[in-house]
Amino acid sequence: MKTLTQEYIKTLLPHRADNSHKLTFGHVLNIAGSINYRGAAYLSSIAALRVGAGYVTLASSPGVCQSVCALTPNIVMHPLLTRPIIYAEINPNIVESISIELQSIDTESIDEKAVMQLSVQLQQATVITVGSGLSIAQSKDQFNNPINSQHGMAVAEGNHGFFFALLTTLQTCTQTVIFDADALNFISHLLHKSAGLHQPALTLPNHSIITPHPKELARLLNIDVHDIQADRTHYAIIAAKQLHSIVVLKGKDSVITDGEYTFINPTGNSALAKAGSGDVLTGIIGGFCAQGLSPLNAACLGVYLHGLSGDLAAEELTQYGVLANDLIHFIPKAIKSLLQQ
Ligand SMILES: NC(=O)C1=CN([C@@H]2O[C@H](COP(=O)(O)OP(=O)(O)OC[C@H]3O[C@@H](n4cnc5c(N)ncnc54)[C@H](O)[C@@H]3O)[C@@H](O)[C@H]2O)[C@@H](O)CC1
Ligand SMILES: Nc1ncnc2c1ncn2[C@@H]1O[C@H](COP(=O)(O)OP(=O)(O)O)[C@@H](O)[C@H]1O
Repeated sequence: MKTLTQEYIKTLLPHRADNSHKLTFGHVLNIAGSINYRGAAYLSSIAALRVGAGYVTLASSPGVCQSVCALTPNIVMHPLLTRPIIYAEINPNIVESISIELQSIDTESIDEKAVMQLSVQLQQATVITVGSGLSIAQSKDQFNNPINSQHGMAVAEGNHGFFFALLTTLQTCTQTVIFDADALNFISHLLHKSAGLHQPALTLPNHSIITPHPKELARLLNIDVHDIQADRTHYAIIAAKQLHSIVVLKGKDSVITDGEYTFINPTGNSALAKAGSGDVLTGIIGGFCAQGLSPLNAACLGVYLHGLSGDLAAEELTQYGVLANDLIHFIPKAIKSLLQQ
């Protein structure tokens, strides 16, 4: 187990070729955001560009794409097909016979068929990031008590159906896939459901990175969050071995491990304990993968630089006043300070 140092981290910064064009620096396909978490889609997408990725496509519901587009012209939008929720309403004015009227609400839930809309993007992308703010239409803890179940899976609610179809498609993909936030909660649900039902064990794509906070890791391993916090390195290594992926266990002194090599990050401070800073981290790691770094190196450089951005932001704005959005502006300053060392 090693603590990351500035000298080591500096060697990981990807080279910027003079004779280059946007795709030299990779294409991030970011599948993120939902009706309540539009900011997560913005933060994760823009952070990837800020660390040097050449091209970022945001795939999300049309409403999320529209909101993000209003905030920045720098991200390419790929609006996905949504599925209205159809419900029946009984008309109480007609008493002789029951009159049922079908109504529909657009919750901006992504249709599972949207995975087909993504097939070209999934092939073209250098790296795929999934899950920042890609919410489900019910609380996470209801995942363990689905209202309906079929073949052991929750019947598609919110983005469930889309997540499942996407995960199935991603199984064969050769690029690095970074799973964050609600993608992790969905994976936890599948892991624990399939264990009880003697279904084939869930596998993640070959080159995966997962970025859980302690509660998300607790859900993945099906243990208490206090156990995780009592031995963070141990549980990060267990998860890396079980899921055959790079694990970034977030929080103070983030742990980065592939199950064999383990690193502890010394940068960052309480300014990062602010909604949305994890979404920024996912974008940063995605942006470095896009530029050709191995998943482990991208995770180490990304976590260190994210913390350093928070340290520089706090020097100017105090640990109280930093917003996740401010981190985006401090990323170039953090890169500059690495280059000057
Ligand atoms: N502006 C936006 O659109 C934002 C969207 N977000 C999205 O919101 C969704 C829900 O994410 P949440 O993380 O809020 O929900 P979760 O329910 O996954 O996590 C919150 C729970 O985790 C625990 N927890 C988190 N960090 C911890 C730590 N370091 N140590 C111990 N316990 C810890 C908290 O106590 C809390 O009980 C995600 O999809 C996320 O991407 C958030 O990132 C906030 C900002
Ligand atoms: N006190 C702290 N010291 C250092 N880093 C922190 C601290 N609090 C939070 N962080 C970092 O901020 C990020 C928070 O991510 P996360 O918990 O997913 O939040 P959100 O979902 O709101 O974006 C992680 O990278 C975590 O390591």
